[in-house]
Amino acid sequence: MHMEFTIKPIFNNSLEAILQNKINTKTKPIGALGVLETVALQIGMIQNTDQPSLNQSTILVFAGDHGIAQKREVNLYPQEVTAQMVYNFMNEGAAINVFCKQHQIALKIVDAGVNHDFENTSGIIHAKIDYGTQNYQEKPAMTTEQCTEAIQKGADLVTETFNKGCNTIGFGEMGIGNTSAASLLMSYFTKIPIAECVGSGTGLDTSAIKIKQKILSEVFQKHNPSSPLEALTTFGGFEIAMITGGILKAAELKMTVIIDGFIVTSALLVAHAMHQNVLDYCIFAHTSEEQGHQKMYEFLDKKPLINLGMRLGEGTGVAVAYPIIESAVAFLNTMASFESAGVSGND
Ligand SMILES: Cc1cc2ncn([C@H]3O[C@H](COP(=O)(O)O)[C@@H](O)[C@H]3O)c2cc1C
Ligand SMILES: O=C(O)c1cccnc1
Repeated sequence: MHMEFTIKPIFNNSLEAILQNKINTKTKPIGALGVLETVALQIGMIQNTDQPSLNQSTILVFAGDHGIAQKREVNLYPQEVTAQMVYNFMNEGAAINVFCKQHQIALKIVDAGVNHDFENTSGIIHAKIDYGTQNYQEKPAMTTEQCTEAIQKGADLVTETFNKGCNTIGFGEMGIGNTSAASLLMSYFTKIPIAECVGSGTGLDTSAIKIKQKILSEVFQKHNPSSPLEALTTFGGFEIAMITGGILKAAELKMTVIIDGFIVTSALLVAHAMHQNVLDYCIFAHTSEEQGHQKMYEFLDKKPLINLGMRLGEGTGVAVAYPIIESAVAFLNTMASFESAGVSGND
């Protein structure tokens, strides 16, 4: 059974007018803060206030392994790197640790389904569904029960974070082979041919990309999922399913959701197919270099904040773009108005 989320569209004409007026009367030409103005308005609308704040901003990084990655035909790095990177996260050595520390973002690491036992390891959230997914070259990646359990666990972890006072959340992932899962989901939801959804991931060269395209085209043809949940069950990873549930719950709780790169956006495509209103709660951090991410944005009709040519995942796009979102909230709350500063307007 697929769990239910109630996600309300954001619609409040009178608050929108108040926020727009507050933005327009700041000491600057109308519209001069560009996208910062859009972000400030959106966060005000999400939080239903003209004085929004970013509280206990958190990035949840979900790690999971992918059955197909064991064969190392679609991924450059071996599957063991997923578990090794989880230890690196816990030792605060990864890129996401550095950027979260820099911007004072809380970071939590979740074992969604890594092919390694972390049972006696502290500092990690244990939510393992299984030791990696099945290889979708042979059968669906998960059972329906595993997929709904993963969605539920992702949702529960967001609820826990919310209950501790967090109102702004980003998602990250670690899972060798997960650009393949993301490409399959992308093709399913956008209807863009699978070959156009496949890219280099961690750095495959042109001939290796051709092999990845061929393999994933065969996988795509083998299965015929008939619902968003079935597509996630068939192609997904446990980390992607948890992120899907996490995004849906965060929107239900009226949190601001910051979307990362290619893989997190593939989880959003699933969430969006289930509940279109989820987009009202999302801010898009960056454009990944992974070929296909740009086309995901075209499909969703959304524009990300930055493009630094990054292609890492882990939630690093969220962490790096975060100060821009802080600037948006800061100008809305603390910048002087024409009236308060005694500056002449254009009337
Ligand atoms: C050392 C290392 C650190 C990473 N951190 C994120 N990823 C990223 O690369 C993986 C997806 O690419 P593919 O589908 O080509 O395997 C994911 O784990 C993603 O988070 C990493 C990859 C590596 C090798
Ligand atoms: O954009 C991403 O999330 C991404 C791209 C390449 C490899 N890993 C992650």
